[in-house]
Amino acid sequence: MTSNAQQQEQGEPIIEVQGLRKRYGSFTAVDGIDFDVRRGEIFGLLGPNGAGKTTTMEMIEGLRLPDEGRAKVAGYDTRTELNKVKTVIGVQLQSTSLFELLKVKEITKMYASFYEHTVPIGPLLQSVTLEEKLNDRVKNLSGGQKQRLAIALALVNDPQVVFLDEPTTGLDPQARRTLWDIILQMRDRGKTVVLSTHYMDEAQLLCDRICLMDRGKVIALDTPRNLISNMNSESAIEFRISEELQWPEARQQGLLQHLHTLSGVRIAEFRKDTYVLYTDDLQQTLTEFIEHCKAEDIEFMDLLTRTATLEDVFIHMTGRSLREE
Ligand SMILES: Nc1ncnc2c1ncn2[C@@H]1O[C@H](COP(=O)(O)OP(=O)(O)OP(=O)(O)O)[C@@H](O)[C@H]1O
Repeated sequence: MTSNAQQQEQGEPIIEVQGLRKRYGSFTAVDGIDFDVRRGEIFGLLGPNGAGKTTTMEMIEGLRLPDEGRAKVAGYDTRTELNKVKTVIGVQLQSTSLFELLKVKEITKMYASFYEHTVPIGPLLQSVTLEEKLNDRVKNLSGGQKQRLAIALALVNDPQVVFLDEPTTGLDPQARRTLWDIILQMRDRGKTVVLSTHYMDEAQLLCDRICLMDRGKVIALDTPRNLISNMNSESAIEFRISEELQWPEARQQGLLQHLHTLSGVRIAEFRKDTYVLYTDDLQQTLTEFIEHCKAEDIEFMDLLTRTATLEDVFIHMTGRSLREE
């Protein structure tokens, strides 16, 4: 094949977003964002519900008109060259909007008929492991199979960039893993994937770079590894205090203040009923913590240590969890 995608270098920007803004009445859903997506990467938009991920994707796809700013895909402006944009992108539909009565083969052929250039249907359905479902009606497919069909339909025109909006929401763990494999294979075949999700494990596992969004703004953009290491505290320690409820607030505050002074500790917080410490020196912090508890006769429980996650990065930056509304 000699498509544009292959002639151009991997790693160069294939999507350029500049100053994109979208308002609904007096509410600003996307608040002047800038970023580039590189050719051949899996690029994640990660943020809680309402962060503006879908609005951002739809402005790039040309489905929603921005109030300000612009987006270009493969050099084509989504406002002025939408027809060209449509030839280079594939958009995963919500699986609920598929035609339920059609057979898998029929719906795929129908979508293919919308385009001049398409890929052969057999290998396409095989790539999303639906080759045995060719003659099944859409309504008889499982949730995961419908999502995979929606992905196949997004790939029917052999696009350079594929947009997946929360592709694994509502799927069971096995179906999510199958879909993750398919998404990784898409990148192996040279596609650029733009993916929105509010699952940090999904973003961490799949994405080459992640754009962390909150309340319509980009709050960080980097590789998952750099996002975490930029916190300067790659390990987290969590514990609870058994007689916590009987503690006067001053004692709780005193402990929190002391935790801040332990070697290596960057952040010390009290969340709900759990103390959370982030440290860049796990061993030293733990040793000093246990010594302190012994000296002060503090009985801790449920102590655990873990590697910091993107969820921790988000909480650190916003004070809120990714899962909160
Ligand atoms: N057509 C609309 N009219 C008014 N408000 C809207 C409209 N579409 C989206 N919004 C609001 O804009 C904000 C961003 O929505 P958007 O769907 O882009 O967020 P999201 O990050 O994709 O969240 P989700 O994961 O819930 O889909 C939300 O507060 C939403 O209620």
